[in-house]
Amino acid sequence: MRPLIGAIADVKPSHKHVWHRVQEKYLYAVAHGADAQVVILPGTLSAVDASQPAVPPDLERLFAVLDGVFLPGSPSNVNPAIYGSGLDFDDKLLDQSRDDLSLPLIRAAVDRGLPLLGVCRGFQEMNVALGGTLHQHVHDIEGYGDHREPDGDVETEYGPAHEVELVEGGILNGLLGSARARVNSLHHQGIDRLAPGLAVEARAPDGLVEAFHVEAAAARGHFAVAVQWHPEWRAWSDPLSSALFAAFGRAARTYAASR
Ligand SMILES: N[C@@H](CCC(=O)NCCCC(=O)O)C(=O)O
Repeated sequence: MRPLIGAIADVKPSHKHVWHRVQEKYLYAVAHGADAQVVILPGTLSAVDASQPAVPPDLERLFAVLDGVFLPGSPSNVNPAIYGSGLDFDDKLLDQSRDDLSLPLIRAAVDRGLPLLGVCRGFQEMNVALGGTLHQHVHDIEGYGDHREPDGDVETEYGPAHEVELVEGGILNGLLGSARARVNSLHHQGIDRLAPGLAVEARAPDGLVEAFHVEAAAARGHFAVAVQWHPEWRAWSDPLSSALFAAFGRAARTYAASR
């Protein structure tokens, strides 16, 4: 039976309503690349009337059924107050509902050995959840390049942008069997202080950390990996992307069998 993997949703107002949604390219990459049944996980749910109580996610109920958690990218940013910084971007880019779910879920998933894969915002969430911090505008930091997506159509935006150097002996290096990979780049923010207990898996040419794994998870043979780029984009056509989702699926299958 295919493992059940939850993909954390974004909150997005649209067409006069509030939606909790995940882009199909993420759902497809998990369903096809990890060979899993994917479900969308909404964060805190608010009523259309503020007089009604919000309903937070029930993590225990989620852990009773999930075999893995996928943390997709998003134009939204982790609330900088969580890592002790002031807000240095439009507050419309906050997503408190997603932060309410993702950050405690990440910590509890690591404690339980539940497989985790983070992408872009999900990569940043894992770093913050485990005690790290972010640069809010990497391109404004001396010594770092511009990691934002290029202007153009979606094929251009998600096309190869730079190389990453894979740490020798790392999980990604092992999956690809090579020291370098070309990846896309669609982010304003990036890792400032890497959280304790995270091991660098890849760096951009300017030195920015672009992937890590959770050391405690790896030590127990568990899977908790995150990348700043977008492996979900045409994952089937890229050796590292397809290997990464396949590894995530194997970990989720192993977790399911251990229940
Ligand atoms: N908002 C953060 C994270 C960037 C990110 O996840 N970009 C992807 C947005 C589109 C998509 O989901 O493919 C930042 O700007 O660093």
